[in-house]
Amino acid sequence: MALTHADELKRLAAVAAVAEVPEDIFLGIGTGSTVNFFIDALVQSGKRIRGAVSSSEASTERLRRYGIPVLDATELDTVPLYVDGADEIDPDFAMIKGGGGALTREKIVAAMAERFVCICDERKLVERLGRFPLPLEVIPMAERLVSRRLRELGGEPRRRLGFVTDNGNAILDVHGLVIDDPDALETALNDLPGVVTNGIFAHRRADVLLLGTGEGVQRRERAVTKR
Ligand SMILES: O=C[C@H](O)[C@H](O)[C@H](O)COP(=O)(O)O
Repeated sequence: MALTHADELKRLAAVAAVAEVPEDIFLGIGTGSTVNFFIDALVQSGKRIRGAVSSSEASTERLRRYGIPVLDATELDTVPLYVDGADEIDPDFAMIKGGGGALTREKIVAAMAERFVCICDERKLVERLGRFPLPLEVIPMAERLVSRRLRELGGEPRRRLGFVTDNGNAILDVHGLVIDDPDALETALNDLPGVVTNGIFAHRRADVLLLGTGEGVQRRERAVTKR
């Protein structure tokens, strides 16, 4: 199947990320189409890793198909590196993630990682987060309560129909939230009873951004260390 322009830029960023991976490590692996390109590129490169900690059943399946050992996150304290995509990333490397519904496990593996490399196509880089509807993983019995609280915060939550997360929960995609302070909103949303995870990644930001553009891959490092 022919790749779209956006796919081609995702693939460029994914291929560039292989150079960031030291040999013989346990590697944290994200989820999504950009990460799929990365897994394929890693295998094609012949670079050897000891194993992966995966953020979704989908990535686990792809890794195992290639014969890469997948460890449970409970088997390790940390991983040296986590590679994942994003739905949006701002100039300070705060992100919205969870378009594929894998946000909870992604946040866990990202938090275990000493270094987070984000791979994206250039459309994902935004001045301010929030055009992409913010995903929240919610325990089903809390859906109504959480929805009400989200409306009070100015958002318009929509249940992702026909979708159940790998953890057996629902996803609310929240439209219209103003995200002036990603750190504060991440904390506030975590505080709502029944919210398992929200898709703002501000407490644990990316450290390196590999951005696929029409002119090639831009590599950027986050200037200031935040949390
Ligand atoms: O839940 C999914 C993840 O957060 C993905 O990293 C994100 O949605 C980006 O996906 P893609 O690489 O397919 O654009």
